[in-house]
Amino acid sequence: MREISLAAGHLSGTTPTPPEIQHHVEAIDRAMLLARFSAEGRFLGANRLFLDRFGYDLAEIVDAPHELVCPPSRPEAHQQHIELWRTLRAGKHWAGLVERVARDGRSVWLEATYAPRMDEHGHLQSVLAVSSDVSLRVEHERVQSKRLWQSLVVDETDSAVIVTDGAWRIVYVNAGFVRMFGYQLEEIHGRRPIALLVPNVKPAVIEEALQCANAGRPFKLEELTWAKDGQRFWNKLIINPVRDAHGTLVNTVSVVTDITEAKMHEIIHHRGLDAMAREIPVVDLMTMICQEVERISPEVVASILAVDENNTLHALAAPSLPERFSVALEGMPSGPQEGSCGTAAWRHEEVVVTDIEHDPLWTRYAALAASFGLKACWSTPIISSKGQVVGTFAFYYREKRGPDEFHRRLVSVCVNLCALALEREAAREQIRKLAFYDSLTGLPNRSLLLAKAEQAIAGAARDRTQLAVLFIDLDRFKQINDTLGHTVGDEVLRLAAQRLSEGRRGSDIVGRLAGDEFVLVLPQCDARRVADVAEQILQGLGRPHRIGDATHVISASVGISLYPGNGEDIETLLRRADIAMYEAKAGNRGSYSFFSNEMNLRAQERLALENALREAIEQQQLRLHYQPQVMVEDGRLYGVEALARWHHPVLGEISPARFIPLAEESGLIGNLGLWVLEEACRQLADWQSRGIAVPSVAVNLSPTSFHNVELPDIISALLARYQLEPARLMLEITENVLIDGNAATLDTIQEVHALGVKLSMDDFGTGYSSLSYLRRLPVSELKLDKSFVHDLAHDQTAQALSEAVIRIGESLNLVVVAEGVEDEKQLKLLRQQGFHVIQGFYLAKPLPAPMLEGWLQKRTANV
Ligand SMILES: Nc1nc2c(ncn2[C@@H]2O[C@@H]3COP(=O)(O)O[C@H]4[C@@H](O)[C@H](n5cnc6c(=O)[nH]c(N)nc65)O[C@@H]4COP(=O)(O)O[C@H]3[C@H]2O)c(=O)[nH]1
Repeated sequence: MREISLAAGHLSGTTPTPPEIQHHVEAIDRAMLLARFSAEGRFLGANRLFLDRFGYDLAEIVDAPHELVCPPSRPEAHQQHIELWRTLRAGKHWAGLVERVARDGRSVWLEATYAPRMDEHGHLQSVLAVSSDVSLRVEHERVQSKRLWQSLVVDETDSAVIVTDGAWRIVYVNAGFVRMFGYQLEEIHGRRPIALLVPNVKPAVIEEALQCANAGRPFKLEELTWAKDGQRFWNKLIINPVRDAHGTLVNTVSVVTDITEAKMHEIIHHRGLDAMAREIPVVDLMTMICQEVERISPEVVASILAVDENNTLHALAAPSLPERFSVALEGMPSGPQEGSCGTAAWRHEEVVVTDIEHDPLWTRYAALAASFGLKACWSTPIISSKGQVVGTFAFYYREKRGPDEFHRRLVSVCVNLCALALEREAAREQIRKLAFYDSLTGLPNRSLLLAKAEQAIAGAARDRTQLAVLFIDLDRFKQINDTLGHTVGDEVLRLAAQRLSEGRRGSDIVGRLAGDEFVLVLPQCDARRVADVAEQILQGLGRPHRIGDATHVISASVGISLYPGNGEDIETLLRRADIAMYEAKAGNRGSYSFFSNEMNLRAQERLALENALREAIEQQQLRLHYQPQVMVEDGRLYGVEALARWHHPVLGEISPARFIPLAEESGLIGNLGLWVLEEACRQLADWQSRGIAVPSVAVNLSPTSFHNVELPDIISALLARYQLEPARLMLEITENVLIDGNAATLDTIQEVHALGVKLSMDDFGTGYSSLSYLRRLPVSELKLDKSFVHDLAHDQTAQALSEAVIRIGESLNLVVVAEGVEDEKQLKLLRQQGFHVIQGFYLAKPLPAPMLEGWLQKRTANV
């Protein structure tokens, strides 16, 4: 037979085979799979064992390609096949594990050795393959490794796996189960898992699980489960039934996953966030969190405290703590030994006190806690996203103990929510404050002040009581701000706010209206009492206070109006208190005034006049009159002074002594000054063009005009436009330009002077008349005030003063002009004293330009 002869044929040659070798060959033939291939890789024959294993007859296999038994389309097998034949053609043996395929598609694993037979030219003649079938071993190894993977998966997973028999009794648990619940298999073998792990489960749930299992459906359950040591977890159980071919339940495989965190989030966060979205008050939200925590963990008493910016603790929520306990701890400071909460806030970390009675942190509060049966307290700081402690979250216990893992997880979920809620509340509070409180002083702003005052007035109307409104304006605050800077200004305002708030009754309202204006509303207050309060306020503000290196004394003017006498609504009362304040300021600064009807009238007139003046300036209804100034020596015209005139269509002529201060107070003076400058320049240019010899024009500029840093540019443009020499313009200034304290004023004056414009010191002798002022200002002229000239003839002191002024002028090389000269006598005295220039009714009143021209003509003709 061809297959039998295979081995013998292969091994037989020309020499006969010795019997012992024949014996070996036969043994190999019985034990091994043998096959022979042509050089082209086609079967030449195979032994019985080979044919049996692969399910072929010899006739089927002979001449078939080697690929007949190779696995189809497997890249690695294909590669191995190519390697095999390349090795054999090279005359080398090939040995290794190969997968082959039987006729029925089964895999046959062979440990094979392919031996090449070469001809005398070294070409491959045939190949003998000797193999042993190792399919069983390979399969075994495969199963083994699969088991290994499976057990790794089952044991290393975080989930617990429980396998029961058909009667729901535990037969297997994985390592995850042991880790999660702490039971070893031996302890619980045969127990029912749900009863073991979920002791409080409702019978209906068990019933449903049974029904599902019998129907072959998985059953899902989310429950609080108990571990061996009493720890709780929220777990998700998925029970998968395993049934036999008849549908009988043979096993259940349950996978248990810890969802504690997710569940806590679900219960607490969802409810908390929902509550926040509904904008429920923070106290209600915190109470809800405490109640939810206590529902989940009935053995704890939860408490949430807020920590304010002064590190003081305030009760927010503690629904199960006795109220007297919370009240007693209200306002507790954070500190190194302030119970669990105060210390946690202080340390920025949790504080566990397992025995309140003996713990030194609780020394001050232990007796109090004991009286309410509280034995232990664990407090966790609630830390904002900016790292500040904004609250504490505490668990009190009625036994000596600390938190367990479940408590920790519960708190870690809660503190995040609390931090979010408290931060949100703080942000809302901040917004509320910004909207209703003055950020500098912390006092109610105008809106809140008015709202509160309206309420107070409604109360006064109901109770038929009086109410007082005090309008307080700090004196010279602008000056403080300008000279000492805004930091000092702010400090003064804060200080004023503090002093105004001192000693106020609970129902009194203190607010900041704007700038340096404060308002006090005093319910149940009559004229006598309000006068006392006004005195107190002025005294309180007047107490010296150090700011930086200097001591400051604040003075204020106070106006008072009374409800219902002076008005029945807050707007009227405020307006009238403002009028009264204005009167106080106009009189003696640092005093108070009650509103009166005359004041009201005056204020209304003033307002009407102010509006009319605004209109007059806008519509250029003002006029300039010019008063000549003449050289004493030879009577030549020295210059003219431009003086503003206002003729009101109804009120008639209004004196500059009235409208100039009004323009100053109402902020109109800037525009008025610019108009006067322009008009004076225009007029001078006009005279110049008509050959009328007016050497110079003097213009009065109030100190406020020098606050305008563009003044030098404006003047320079005017001089250019009207083609005037700068020296023909004289600006009359007063010493107040230096007293007003604006830092930029002096620079502006210097710049104007640098243009070549001249400066005159007006009203000299009436103010400080300080020589140091004179030195600081680049003036070329002094004007002796007319009050001295007026008294010159009959008052020695006036004479001495005018003498002094002329001497000062001489020593500083300044022209000295005497104003208000009304008669010959005065002129004579002034001439004797050496005055250079005189101005006054004696020569001419201030005149409109055409009349001045007439006066000049007449004078020239007379001369
Ligand atoms: N009793 C008396 N008075 C005489 C005599 N000679 C002149 N006067 C008056 O004395 C004032 C001189 O002006 P002033 O001291 O600068 O005092 C001025 C000046 O401070 C201010 N003023 C006038 N026009 C302007 C202006 O355009 N701008 C500014 N800022 N202030 C002005 O108003 C003040 C009053 O101006 P007026 O009423 O025009 O009063 C003028 C003038 O009419 C006299 O012999 N006897």
